[in-house]
Amino acid sequence: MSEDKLLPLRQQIDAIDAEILALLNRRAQIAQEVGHVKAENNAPVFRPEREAQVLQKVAERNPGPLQGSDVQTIFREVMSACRALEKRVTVAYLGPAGTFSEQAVYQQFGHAVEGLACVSIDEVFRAAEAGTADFGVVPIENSSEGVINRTLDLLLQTTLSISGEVSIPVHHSLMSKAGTMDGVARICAHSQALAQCNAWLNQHYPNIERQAVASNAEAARMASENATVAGIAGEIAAQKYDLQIVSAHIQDDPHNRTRFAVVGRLKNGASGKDQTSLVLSVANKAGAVYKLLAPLAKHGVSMTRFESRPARMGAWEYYFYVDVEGHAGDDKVAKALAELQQNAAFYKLLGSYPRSF
Ligand SMILES: O=C(O)C(=O)C[C@]1(C(=O)O)C=C[C@@H](O)C=C1
Repeated sequence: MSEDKLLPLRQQIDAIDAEILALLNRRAQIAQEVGHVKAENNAPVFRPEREAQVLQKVAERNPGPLQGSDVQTIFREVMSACRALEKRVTVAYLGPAGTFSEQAVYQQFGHAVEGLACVSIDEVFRAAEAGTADFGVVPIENSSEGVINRTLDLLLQTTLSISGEVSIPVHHSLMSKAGTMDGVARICAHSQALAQCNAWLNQHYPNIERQAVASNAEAARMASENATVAGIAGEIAAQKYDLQIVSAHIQDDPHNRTRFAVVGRLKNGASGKDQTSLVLSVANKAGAVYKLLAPLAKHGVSMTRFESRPARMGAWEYYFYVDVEGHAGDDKVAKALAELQQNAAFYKLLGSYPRSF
């Protein structure tokens, strides 16, 4: 390979980088001005509906050869850095650092945020309610293992609203200090991860004891301190705790994903591509659920999710967690929800937020 051929191309890249840098800083200056206007009006800095629109637009306008999703990743970080000039938002998540929850924080907010690792889902809600954090990110559902009951229960009680959702692929790896299973007597992971890798573990290591621990990152930390322990976690945890991968992608479902909700005190405006989450309940009578949901069909509002959860201690049998397409302020959604509320014994609007893409 001749360096002579590379030199002029690299000079072109240097010149383009200088232009990109100047443009990025011009953008950042305008964001700072936006920040001043917001500060004067006491308006929220993080505006998920606006960020969703920006990301949507860059993907639509993208002429290539860069991939739309890669361009979105770049612009998410650009907005994150611009936003941090206005205010660095603090986001609570289920820690410790290195978990998929932390990854979900970065996917929603970019990296120019202050992460606040919490020991439980309850604490994430508390931090956002008390204002210690501006937002919280909590796991809501896994594609293999189903809903996270504690999150659903806390959504019922909280004063916070959902202002975003993030879905991330969850790929588990088996890791140890030496990168082999020689001398390993125990495999540790969060109970969800053990369940998601159950068939693989039965096939490959049926005789090694399994232990559920508080988080996958905790399992990785234990493995880093004890050569007889192997952990199951994401690859980020292997880097963080200086472990070697024994086997990658060991989850039974190759399409395994976890959906997270972003919760906060913010009530989002409409982005044009939104989803609204509700919790409902009806008296336990024949046809009651059918009647409850009839206003959605009547006003042409699509239901995208319907989840039921026993009410426990309540006066009703079940709570229904329902997602519908559109923003609660959209005309037809507003009409459907008003009628639906009249049919419901319990009604709580959890929030409207941009649909994840
Ligand atoms: O448009 C705004 O409200 C901004 O503050 C600018 C900006 C951006 O960088 O584009 C930054 C933060 C907001 O969450 C949304 C967008």
